[in-house]
Amino acid sequence: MKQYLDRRWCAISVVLAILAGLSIPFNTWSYAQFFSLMTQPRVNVRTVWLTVALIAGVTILFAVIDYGYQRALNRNVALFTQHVREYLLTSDFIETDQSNVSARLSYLTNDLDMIENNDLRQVFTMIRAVVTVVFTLALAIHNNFGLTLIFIAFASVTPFTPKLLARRTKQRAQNWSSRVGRYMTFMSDVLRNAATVRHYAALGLFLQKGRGIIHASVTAKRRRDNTVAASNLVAAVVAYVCMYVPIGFGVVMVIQGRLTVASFVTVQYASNWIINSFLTIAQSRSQMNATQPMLTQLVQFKPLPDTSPQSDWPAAGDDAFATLQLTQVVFSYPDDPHQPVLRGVDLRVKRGDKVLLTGPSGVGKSTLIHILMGTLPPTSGTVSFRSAAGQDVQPTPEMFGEVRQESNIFNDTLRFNLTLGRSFSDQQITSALRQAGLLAYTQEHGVDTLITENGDNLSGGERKRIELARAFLYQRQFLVVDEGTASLDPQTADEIQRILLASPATVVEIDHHLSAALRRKFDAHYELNQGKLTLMTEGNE
Ligand SMILES: Nc1ncnc2c1ncn2[C@@H]1O[C@H](COP(=O)(O)OP(=O)(O)OP(=O)(O)O)[C@@H](O)[C@H]1O
Repeated sequence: MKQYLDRRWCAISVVLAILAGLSIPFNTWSYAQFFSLMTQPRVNVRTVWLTVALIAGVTILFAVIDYGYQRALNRNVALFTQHVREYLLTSDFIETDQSNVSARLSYLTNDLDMIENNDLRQVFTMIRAVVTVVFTLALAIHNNFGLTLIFIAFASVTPFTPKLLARRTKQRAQNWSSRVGRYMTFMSDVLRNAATVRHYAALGLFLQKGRGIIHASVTAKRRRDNTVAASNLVAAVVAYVCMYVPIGFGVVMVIQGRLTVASFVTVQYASNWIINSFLTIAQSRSQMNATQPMLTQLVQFKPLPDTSPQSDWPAAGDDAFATLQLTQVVFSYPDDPHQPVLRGVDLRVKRGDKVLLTGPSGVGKSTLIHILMGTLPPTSGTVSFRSAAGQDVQPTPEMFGEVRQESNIFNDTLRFNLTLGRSFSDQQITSALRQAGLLAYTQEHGVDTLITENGDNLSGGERKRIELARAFLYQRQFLVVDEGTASLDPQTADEIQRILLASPATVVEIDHHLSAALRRKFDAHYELNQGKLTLMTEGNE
């Protein structure tokens, strides 16, 4: 967590938490001063007002410190939030499947919020409470050690009294809730079937039945309320006993001359604060413990490489791959290790090839695509990309462009959707738009037209064309198309397919809906079945 914190603001918050923690000991000491003045035989009025002014002044100063402490804490939380969110944006937190998106969004709101409030803030709350305990306790002990012990012993009983009758209260509440549930079921029956009850002249019978149910729920509520009242009574009796018994000890000590009134007031006042601060520390600790799983999750998100906005991207150059070779690739998912999805797949794809992959649903086509992109490692066998010079080329995400059934469109301008914020010349953009068949659209709307969320103001075909134009602009060497045109009407799907086939990129495509004419335009068509690839046709027209 340290890496998300701002050291300077943390240090400022710690200092201010320590200073703010001194306000209660000072407050306690002030009360003692007033009682001390009252019980002194001869005090002049000027001294009283001077003391009042001094104490009021310091109290205001503490209020200002408290304000500063809150502001510093808010600043700390804001910086932490900024840093964590920036980090998550560039970590594998963003690499999740569609089904997990709402869970991730909920992590960004609820879980991070818990970390901010129940962990980060609590650290400083604890520092402040510890300072309060140490100084208030020292002050109380300095006044009278024995009486301090008596007060603290009694005061510590009070917070636990609600627990005495908690079990009984809970049982009564559960009983009431189950009786209410029974009454609701009964009433819902009556309301839904009122006509039937009337047709069969059964209202009187229902009243008989309902009387018992209503009585049971009303009685259960009465009993619950009585138990709450009894619990409050016990708590009040314990609280009064715990308050007055130590006061009794104090009064006796004052009468016997073993203690001044001022010391008595100090000890009494201080002990309440000590117990309160102990409770604050315990509460903060339990809140911090509850946040532990969210913090553990935060630590598990690993940074993604290459997140610098200035970094270049590998365009198809000399180091571009010339061949992709899969040799005897076997793959099983970890939760089903004895049922390999791929059982020895061999595949060779040359740069610029257009390869079509078909096969029954669930046979492993998408899995194979993940393996060749390097996002899933094969269980055995090899996947190698080689350059024209025969050198190994390490596949990186920047080598690939993906086109799936759902389009990846951003809520920004058309220009941003193509460039993703990187600078390209107008000429490069126009060329990519032309290649993807988007020139007419751009001439009508302009390159800075706003695309709404999920590309809702575009047709399915336009969304696909934008994805393709993006891939062309970035000169992706390898396009992976997984049912990319499945949701389009046949004519639009056909147009998109022709753009893909005409592109210089290597294309590996999964599609079931292609016409025989289009299928023949691919360099190779493989069928995946029972974990093996079979070459169906080779060589395009
Ligand atoms: N993450 C996963 N964990 C475990 N099993 C998986 C996982 N993803 C897919 N599978 C299983 O692996 C098999 C192949 O799935 P895959 O998605 O690769 O098939 P597909 O041929 O692309 O299917 P479709 O044509 O229906 O999209 C299926 O039986 C599927 O249930």
